[in-house]
Amino acid sequence: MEALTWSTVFGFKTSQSLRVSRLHLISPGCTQLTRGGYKGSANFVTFPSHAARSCSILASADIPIMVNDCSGKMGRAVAEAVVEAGLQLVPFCLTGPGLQQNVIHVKDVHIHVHEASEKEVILDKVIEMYPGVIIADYTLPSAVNDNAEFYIRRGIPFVMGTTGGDRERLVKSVSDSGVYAVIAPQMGKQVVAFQAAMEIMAEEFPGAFAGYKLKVTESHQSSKVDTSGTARAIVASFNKLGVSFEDKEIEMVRNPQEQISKMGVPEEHLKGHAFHTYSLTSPDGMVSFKFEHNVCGRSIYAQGTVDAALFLARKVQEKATKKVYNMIDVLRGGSMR
Ligand SMILES: NC(=O)C1=CN([C@@H]2O[C@H](COP(=O)(O)OP(=O)(O)OC[C@H]3O[C@@H](n4cnc5c(N)ncnc54)[C@H](O)[C@@H]3O)[C@@H](O)[C@H]2O)C=CC1
Ligand SMILES: O=C(O)C1=N[C@H](C(=O)O)C[C@H](O)C1
Repeated sequence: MEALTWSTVFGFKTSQSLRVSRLHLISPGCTQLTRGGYKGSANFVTFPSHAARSCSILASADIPIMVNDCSGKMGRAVAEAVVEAGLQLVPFCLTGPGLQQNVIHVKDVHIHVHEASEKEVILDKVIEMYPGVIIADYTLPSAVNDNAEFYIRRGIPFVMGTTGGDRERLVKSVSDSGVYAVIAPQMGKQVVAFQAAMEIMAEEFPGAFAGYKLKVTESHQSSKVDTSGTARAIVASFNKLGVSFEDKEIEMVRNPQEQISKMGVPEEHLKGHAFHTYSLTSPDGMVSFKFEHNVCGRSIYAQGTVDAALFLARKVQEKATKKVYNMIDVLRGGSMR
């Protein structure tokens, strides 16, 4: 077998595919990461669409974003959002077993795809080539803990969008390590706001729904292997509100016919949707509540992931004491478009 050298691993010389786009850090005195388009690589950029909050953004550092796995559905959406935002997409990614394509194209970036078995050599080279890299992980529940612990060993800040795995172990390993991370099962701004509202309600009015009966139904594309991480997070708030309900009671709908007839999923979104319904009924059956959040496509998660990566970059730059964040922190920090 050919020895792995930098150029054979990646199939090209290091100068190739280095994009010009740069991520911009906040200049002193600018309180928010102002959004509205990151296109361009000028040293100072202002954002007219956010005139009230606009500020000069100093192109003082490069913050490359590596997306694992760009060949997965969510990874691809995030990679596209990274490029659309004018940020630097690292042209390498890690994938699971059974590599389909060595190179995939995301807009004008050619991404070299490598199996996770090569992760050590690939990531070391990425760190060398892209100092300050931030990883966005959208892989599989079975990979969550190993991936997080691997990023931690390499000291790389990361956004963990992948759901499932051992969540307690995940948070503990990051907290113990001192590596910066955003961990969240849900990146869509409005859904995160709903999640925050539920947490606030639970905090303010614990037990308010004591005795109520809860039914939770979630529908996702049939390839989704785990129960909705978002539904689990919302259930945790219902528990604090006094509702007795276990995650295993969440009804998962993965059958396309049922998704159309029972959940009302548009046929064209069978391969990418997340419909959630939470129904509450009072003990005497006289009062009922229903909460729904139905998302078609993946763009809100992809945009939220870019927001999370930028938020993380800022925390790293500020050397923030707090290291582990969720998307409610990102939303509260005013960092979501
Ligand atoms: N936080 C959020 O807002 C959202 C989270 N998700 C989560 O993202 C995850 C991925 O979802 P999809 O993209 O739909 O799945 P997918 O099945 O399309 O993609 C997963 C990819 O991960 C790869 N993979 C498996 N093991 C790996 C490893 N050890 N290293 C690198 N790559 C590996 C697979 O080869 C596959 O290409 C799921 O956990 C899903 O729930 C999805 C949407 C939004
Ligand atoms: O797999 C998905 O698609 C999604 N996964 C996340 C979850 O499990 O909550 C977020 C959203 O539901 C889409």
